[in-house]
Amino acid sequence: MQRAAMLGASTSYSSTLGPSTVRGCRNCFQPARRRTCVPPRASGGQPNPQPDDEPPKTPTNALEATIRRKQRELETTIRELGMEALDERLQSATQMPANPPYRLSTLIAESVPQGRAVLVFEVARPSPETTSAELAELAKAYVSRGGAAAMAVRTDSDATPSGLRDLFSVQQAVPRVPVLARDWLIHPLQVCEIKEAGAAGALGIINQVTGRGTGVMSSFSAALGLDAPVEVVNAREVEQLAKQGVVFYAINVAVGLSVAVPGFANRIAHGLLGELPFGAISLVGVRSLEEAAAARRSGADALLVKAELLQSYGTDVGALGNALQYAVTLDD
Ligand SMILES: O=C(O)c1ccccc1NCC(=O)[C@H](O)[C@H](O)COP(=O)(O)O
Repeated sequence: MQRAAMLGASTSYSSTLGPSTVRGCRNCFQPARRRTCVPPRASGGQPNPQPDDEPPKTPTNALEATIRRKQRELETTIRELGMEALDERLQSATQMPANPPYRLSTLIAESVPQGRAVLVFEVARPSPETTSAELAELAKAYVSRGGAAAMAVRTDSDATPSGLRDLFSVQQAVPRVPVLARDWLIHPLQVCEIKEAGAAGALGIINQVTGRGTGVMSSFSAALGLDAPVEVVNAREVEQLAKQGVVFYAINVAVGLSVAVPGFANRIAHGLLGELPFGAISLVGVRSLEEAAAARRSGADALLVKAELLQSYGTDVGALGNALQYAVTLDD
């Protein structure tokens, strides 16, 4: 069966998987001739065009540097695996989709009619010495005392030396809670690995990074049974993705905002939430109680409570939970 047909994807999936994948586009692994991706955004959230036939330039910002690093890591993995084994792995993953008993999208569907937002806590290592087991204990406290309904665990090598083991430990510690991986997702193999580690979903498909490959990444994640919101930065992206059937959107208010005007990030999130198509669901990242309250007032269905907000409460998880509940409860 053709993979594109199997995935129901609008972009040919084989172009992402073809033999020249590793030598192709630096941004998305597609062969250069058939490149459809938008290069990583520069500061300000704008794509940063760079023809394929030019030698790599020094990355201009942190995001570009991260994406280049992820590409190098993936190149190594794919080279070791071989194209045939890669193809087989991707195919078998779609034949055995995950069926997590607890899903973020289900929680959202249940909570929205009751006027509640789903709180997704980012479980991050407070220090580089933190172990997977300690992270699992933190996750338990976030659920029992902090009011977390779902979790996101960073799996990028820059954030943890344990990678997917952190995700697995957290998932085992809170088995009735959807646990999502948070990473930079540029290739379907990463989605496979996340699924195999027991995740209920994945955060990190960023339309400014994957460009026209976004539809494939989104539909492939859905085919594997994972909730994987697509991060968007403007109304045009929403319009294009909606046409491709994307229904779950992520908004990171920290992206490309060099303007230090109070409330500016909140207004961006508010505007974008207003652009989402009817029936779509949303997850907005928040770094403060004020951002959480504003996102909720703007209609966010779920909030990614980021590590910086969680860690600002130290070990007082109960106080954090109360403050968050107060912030996201809408007055009639
Ligand atoms: O980071 C968010 O606010 C966010 C919100 C909702 C879904 C996904 C989100 N992040 C996923 C990403 O991959 C981020 O864009 C990326 O890690 C950059 O995050 P940051 O460095 O915190 O701006």
